[in-house]
Amino acid sequence: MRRASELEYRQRTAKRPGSGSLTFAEWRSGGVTGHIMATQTSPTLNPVECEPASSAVQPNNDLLVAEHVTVDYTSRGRRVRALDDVTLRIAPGEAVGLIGESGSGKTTLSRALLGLVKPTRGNVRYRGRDIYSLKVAQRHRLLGGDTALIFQDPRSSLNPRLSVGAVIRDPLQVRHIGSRHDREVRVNALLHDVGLPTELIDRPVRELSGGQLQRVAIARALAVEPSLVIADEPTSALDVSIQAQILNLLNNLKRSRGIALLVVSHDIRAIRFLCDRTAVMNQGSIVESSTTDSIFTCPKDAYTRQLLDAAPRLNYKHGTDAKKFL
Ligand SMILES: Nc1ncnc2c1ncn2[C@@H]1O[C@H](COP(=O)(O)OP(=O)(O)OP(=O)(O)O)[C@@H](O)[C@H]1O
Repeated sequence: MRRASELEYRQRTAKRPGSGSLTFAEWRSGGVTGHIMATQTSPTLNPVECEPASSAVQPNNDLLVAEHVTVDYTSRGRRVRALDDVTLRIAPGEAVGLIGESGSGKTTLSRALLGLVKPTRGNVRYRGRDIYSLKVAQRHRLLGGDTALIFQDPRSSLNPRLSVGAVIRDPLQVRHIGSRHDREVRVNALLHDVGLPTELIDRPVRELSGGQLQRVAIARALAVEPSLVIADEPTSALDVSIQAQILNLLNNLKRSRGIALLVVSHDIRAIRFLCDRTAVMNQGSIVESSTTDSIFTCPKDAYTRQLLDAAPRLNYKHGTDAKKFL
């Protein structure tokens, strides 16, 4: 296996007729080569190609369902409505993107989905069970071993004094999963899966680069073999070159492990690359939810169009093998 430090990354710009300025990034790891393409021109919207609204994927075997969720915070005696009647479904193995401006309620929704913010109204069901009707310990048992969070900034979410091995091993130890030997085997396998050399196992996490740290955070999230991973801005704290590697890693893990993903991001390129469906949030509400292709090629809501117009003209293609899109 190639070492992470040997990852090859190339970025260049080129002109292609009719495509405006094209930038693409290429990286290689463990014999896998991937590309992400970014065009500087707007995608052309052709109304004839727009799918009818009913073609949006409507999963019927939901892993997680939030129904009519409203969340009010109280701030200095004032009520702040952070979520207003939000309904969202995530099927097993499905990748759902959540986009919206700052303050639109994305973080509140992800926290409500993970049992961390009790809705003022509405309910959240995980594997058919209403999580807020459970006792706290039951809720932790249901969600803790089956869901995981990846944060925006691994430097602030991981204890810098711990070794890489200890960080990844911790969720297994806390849940008494496997013997000591089993845990060591699992940690080594996880390092391999996220493209890190096993020699890093005793290294304190403070000595790692941002990209290596985010890989460690992903390995830690995968340790309990979750069915659902919520990734809150998983690439925004990273250099552009490293963003491409982490996006490809998440995409490969999604495919190989069948994990459902909820990706919360301002970066619509990441959403387009990773997600099967996308929900657009504005002022606490989901204003549009559809297949990612449909959202990006035929946005129906005026706010969605405004959001896409304001974003960098980068057109990351959705798919499993980014090479196909070059
Ligand atoms: N603990 C809190 N107390 C009071 N108001 C809050 C609290 N947390 C969030 N809010 C408010 O709720 C609304 C939604 O915030 P939230 O953090 O969910 O949005 P967001 O879309 O995740 O924003 P960002 O992209 O900046 O992280 C905002 O108006 C915010 O000010």
